[in-house]
Amino acid sequence: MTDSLWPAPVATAAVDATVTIPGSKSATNRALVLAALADGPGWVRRPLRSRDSQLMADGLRALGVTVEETVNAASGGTGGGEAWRVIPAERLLGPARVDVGNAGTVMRFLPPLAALADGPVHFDGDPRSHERPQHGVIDALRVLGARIDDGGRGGFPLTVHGTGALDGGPVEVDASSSSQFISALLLSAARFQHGVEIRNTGGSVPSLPHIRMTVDMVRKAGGQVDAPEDGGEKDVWRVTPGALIGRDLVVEPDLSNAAPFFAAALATGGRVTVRDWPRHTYQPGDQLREIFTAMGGSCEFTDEGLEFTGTGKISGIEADLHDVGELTPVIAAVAALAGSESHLYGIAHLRLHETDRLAALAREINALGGDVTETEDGLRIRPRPLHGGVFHTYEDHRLATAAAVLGLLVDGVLVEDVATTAKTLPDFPRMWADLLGQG
Ligand SMILES: O=C(O)C1=C[C@@H](OP(=O)(O)O)[C@@H](O)[C@H](O)C1
Ligand SMILES: C=C(OP(=O)(O)O)C(=O)O
Repeated sequence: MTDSLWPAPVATAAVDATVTIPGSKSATNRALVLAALADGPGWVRRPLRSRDSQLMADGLRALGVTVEETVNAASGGTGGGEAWRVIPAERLLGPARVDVGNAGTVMRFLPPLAALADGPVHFDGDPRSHERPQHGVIDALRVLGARIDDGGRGGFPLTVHGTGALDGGPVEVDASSSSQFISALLLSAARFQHGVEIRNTGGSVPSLPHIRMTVDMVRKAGGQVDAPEDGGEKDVWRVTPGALIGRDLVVEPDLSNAAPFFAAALATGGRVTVRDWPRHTYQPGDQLREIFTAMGGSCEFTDEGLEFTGTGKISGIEADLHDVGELTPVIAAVAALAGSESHLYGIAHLRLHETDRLAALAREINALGGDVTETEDGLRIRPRPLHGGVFHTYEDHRLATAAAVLGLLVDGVLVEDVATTAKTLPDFPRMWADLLGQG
């Protein structure tokens, strides 16, 4: 964290811009894991290059995987442009040390690979990684045959004592605090001797679109997966053991990171097009089309991408964000600028994200004169005239982008540590200045 304060630029006119959003964090980090487990080399094209994806690439390298960063990969297949070439290790190997930072995908997706490695793999990360739930991965891997030393903490730091193979089989997981527990096991399970049968024994699993993205990507890599949405048993996922293939994959833009840009169209009565918006996707950010339309905008697909138009009048919203929790900070900022009250619910698990997002959003919006109350599983947001002040970001990229949205209409918003956006969107301050014509 730094003490620096970034004056969020005020919009002096309605925005009118076309933006290119870098690749999806979730897709990039899944693609890297699947490529590392494949039986031959693969390409990850237009990858996100950010702290979270760098941590994933470095973690895989520590286990012996080659991840080559190229800027002109036209020789390897379609796509061209930026790409990562991934060459799986003959055998994943310890001893190794992996820094998980504060990346949920690295924290949850890499320990199963470490269980397949030959030798001990030590994991640690940012102080927040010690607080985020990890039990769903540790307990499950133990049941599936792994030896893990976590000093009784139930989390990081921990060492996975890989033996080169994992039995796999049936396992019960309480995934009510994070969908990433399920995704983590699904991604590696084709390489477990008996595959896996995961049964969620907790309450409703959040972020289901992210699990669907995992299922889709494992299948495209040649894995056989049974999932509840295909008529399977509710809360049960199965993966058959087998080989995965190295693919040539183009990563979609990160639709959740499109949220602040569309929010700018809504708030200023302007127009923003996000290039290359996929017509079909498993990203939760696709639900912005519906959510921001309900808040007063309108959108349409164009030849370039998805165009969002606002009127400058924002309606409050009553929304269950259980499936799309990572959109909450920006939606909360838009709601604070609306003409009527909002209630966001179904998002108790956000208390376990980069920071306690419900507490942080309430505290920081209220510090600018807002009227936000936390409920057991969400936020009630009553719009009030806001004033400038410091907006603390708690090393949470989405708190920083939410603050930038408020700053469009509120003079004097000073965003603490805007560099924290590097977790998934390193170029955010420049992109934001360009959007506002203040670059
Ligand atoms: O698998 C993924 O890529 C993600 C799953 C979600 O996690 P939770 O289920 O913990 O909310 C989401 O919030 C996170 O940003 C990314
Ligand atoms: C919850 C998030 O990240 P993570 O992958 O660290 O869980 C997020 O990006 O909003």
